[in-house]
Amino acid sequence: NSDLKPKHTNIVFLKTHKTASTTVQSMLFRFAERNNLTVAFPKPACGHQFCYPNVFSAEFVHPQTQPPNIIANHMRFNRHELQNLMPNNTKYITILREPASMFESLFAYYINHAEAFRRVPDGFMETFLEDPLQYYWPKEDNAMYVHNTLTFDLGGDKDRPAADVAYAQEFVAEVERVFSLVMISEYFDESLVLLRHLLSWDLQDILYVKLNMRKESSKKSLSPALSQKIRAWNTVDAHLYDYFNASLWVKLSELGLDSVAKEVKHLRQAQEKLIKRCFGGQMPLLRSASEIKSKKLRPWQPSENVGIVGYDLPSNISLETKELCLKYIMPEVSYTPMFLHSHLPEPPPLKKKPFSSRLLLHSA
Ligand SMILES: Nc1ncnc2c1ncn2[C@@H]1O[C@H](COP(=O)(O)OS(=O)(=O)O)[C@@H](OP(=O)(O)O)[C@H]1O
Repeated sequence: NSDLKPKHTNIVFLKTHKTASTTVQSMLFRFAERNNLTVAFPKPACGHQFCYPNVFSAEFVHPQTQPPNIIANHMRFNRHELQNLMPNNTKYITILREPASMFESLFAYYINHAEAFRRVPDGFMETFLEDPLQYYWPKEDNAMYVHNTLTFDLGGDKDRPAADVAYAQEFVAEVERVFSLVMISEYFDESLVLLRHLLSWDLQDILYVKLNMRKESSKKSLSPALSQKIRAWNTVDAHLYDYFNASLWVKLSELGLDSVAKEVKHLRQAQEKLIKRCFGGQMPLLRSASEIKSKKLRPWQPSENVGIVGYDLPSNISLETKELCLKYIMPEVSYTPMFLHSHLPEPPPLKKKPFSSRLLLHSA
């Protein structure tokens, strides 16, 4: 905590899709647990996202998780509702990813869930990109995973025509007014340095283990021409990314690139130490879900064709180390319900009924 200011604890993290947001979310959950903070979780009817793709409403928040300090599950952003829900000094943070690699990840992940992708006869992203409008219907289920997903998550209009540059510029300006930090997943560690300074956090607070990765064989390399087609299809996202990538580097320069590089180096050293401690002295092997022994460490698999990899812990580490490390590698689908449960009151202990009343119940 370099400048000795108190750590900032009230945070909205807009968890965008396929941007390394699960890794950030895990970091926020661990910070909240260590500091006894309340995290707003979705009510059960919403699943682990806040009734996404509906626009966020405070009604989607589990009543036992209010008033919150932190909110970090997927949602479609709604500034007014969040401002009413969260404390006045809340900092707003989000993360963006380069649109071409993000779209490649979305296509692989949602190939069986988004109708637009399912309609592609040969299942190739290249075919989809030859004529996206042949397959895409803006109003159908899961259309938000197909077109300008970042813009949609941020509450914007995913279907604005590419020629409407004024809209993209206004939208960028609105995002900049609300968010104190827009992280960039290609510069994840540099973004964390900015986050640490913004929130007056320690190096320990920004430690992480990468989550929710696909196995190498599920990834496709993109030619420059294909990347260009993806950007042309997702123009508002491309506009957002270009603007906030540039603004990230302005912020990093203000901090001093040499001191940022030093902090990144320290972060990576601390991370290596953590990983060695958790995985018995060795760097961890990435495992497919079926190879992971512990059920709660298996990441969610969207389909057979795309492998999301995770980690297992060795059996020969101490209980204390195991408890620490579990929190770093637990996938969202396990961490969310476990943490939510810790916010809920203990159910009253079951009273043993006297023998006679049990008999009466039985005969009724
Ligand atoms: N630290 C860090 N830096 C850079 N990239 C990272 C990091 N952590 C995760 N990832 C990559 O982010 C992708 C998963 O994103 P999300 O966790 O946001 O996905 S989800 O929408 O919550 O399912 C997923 O991308 P793909 O592997 O291309 O699918 C992860 O590999």
